[in-house]
Amino acid sequence: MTEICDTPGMLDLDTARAQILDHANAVVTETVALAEAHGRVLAEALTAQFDSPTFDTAMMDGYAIDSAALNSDRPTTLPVSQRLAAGDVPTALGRHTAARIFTGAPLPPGANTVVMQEQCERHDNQVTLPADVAVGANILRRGDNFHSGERLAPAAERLQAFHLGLAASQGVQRIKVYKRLTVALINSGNELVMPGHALQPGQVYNSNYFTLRALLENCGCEVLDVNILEDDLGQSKTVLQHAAASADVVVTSGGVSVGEEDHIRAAVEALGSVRLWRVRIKPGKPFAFGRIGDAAFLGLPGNPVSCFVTFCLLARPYLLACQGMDRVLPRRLVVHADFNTDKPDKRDTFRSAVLERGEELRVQLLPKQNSASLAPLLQGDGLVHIPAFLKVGQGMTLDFYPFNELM
Ligand SMILES: Nc1nc2c(c(=O)[nH]1)N[C@H]1C(S)=C(S)[C@@H](COP(=O)(O)OP(=O)(O)OC[C@H]3O[C@@H](n4cnc5c(N)ncnc54)[C@H](O)[C@@H]3O)O[C@H]1N2
Ligand code: MOO
Repeated sequence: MTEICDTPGMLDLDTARAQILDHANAVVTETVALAEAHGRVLAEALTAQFDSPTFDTAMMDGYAIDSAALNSDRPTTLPVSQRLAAGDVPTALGRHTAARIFTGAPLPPGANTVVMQEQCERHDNQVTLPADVAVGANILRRGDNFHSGERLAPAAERLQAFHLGLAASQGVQRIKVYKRLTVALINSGNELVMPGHALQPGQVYNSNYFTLRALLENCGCEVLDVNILEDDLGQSKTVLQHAAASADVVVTSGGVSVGEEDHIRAAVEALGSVRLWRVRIKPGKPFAFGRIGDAAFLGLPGNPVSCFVTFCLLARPYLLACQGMDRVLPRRLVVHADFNTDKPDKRDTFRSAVLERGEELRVQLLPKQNSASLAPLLQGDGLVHIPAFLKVGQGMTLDFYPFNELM
């Protein structure tokens, strides 16, 4: 008897992902307030409008001086001729005087050095400065950070806290970003109930809803709930059609395998097309990708770990690419196995593992892993990739994807 993973035409992960990404395009942009832009993807490069800093700036609290006024072999006492706090406008430094200055204040013309107050002695209106002062110390010169016209961030980058701060430091108030994707999230299965209801025999809680909602939000999507779908072809068609009309992408979990109660694929075929079904990975084999009307369709397996893994490896890169990002694949670490496997698998396998940082990076597999239990994910640092047909031995080199690269 032929197992599904022996089926000719079942794609490997890289091929499946490349095919899916071929269908991803982000075109719609909008301009939003900077304060609303966290997590959005830049639609055009961020370019400096002016030099940073815009003026020579004191980097320490102390005294601004012209180093030529100091004795080279013994301390020098100078009168204090002005006081400059951040926000003040300086006047030219009087010859053979010092200016009291605070961090962030503009340097007075004529000064070339700031001496930290810890190295100075103040008596009334005079200050005694040491002999060994490094000329130019404790000053950030105009343009030292970057110059007007320099590129600060390329387009297609996701805006993080530091992008926002940098943009604001250049006076940016509104910023051009790609539109967020709206995603209709549907969980399929007669056995599913939402937390808050008592479980009847045979029922399970709809955990995928919460996992997927969080994962979708993490990659910047706006989630429209459609909720639980019964295992029924007619209802599946109605709900999927409605979902596709109201969202850019329809994400489902469950009902994509081969059983008679798995109606999602048949419903998508009836309403649009399934472009890809089944990927040679474990867990997550029955993943499906297609279209319903103008909406993309991502069909994830129902088993909670299969659902998580296929989201991270297949759905997420597509959703990020559709929102304008160009680096959408998770970065990997090359690690050494601190475990053995009993026998090779026909599928590329992804398992939760603990990263051990010693002289070399090693990973240890967590016990009791299957497609249904999320518990080992909680204890792991990421997913280790065990290539198909490989029996792993101690010390073998493998790829490891930290969770922060996957979600
Ligand atoms: N004869 C075969 N049977 C199965 C195959 C196969 O190739 N031949 N593939 C297996 C694999 S691999 C997977 S993965 C599962 C996936 O099947 P479905 O995507 O159709 O998922 P369901 O059958 O609906 O559910 C599977 C499992 O997951 C639980 N589940 C579903 N949705 C949720 C949810 N929202 N929250 C929590 N748990 C959920 C469900 O109760 C089932 O236990 O198919 C294998 N079968
Ligand atoms: O691919 Mo299924 O996800 O092995 O259990």
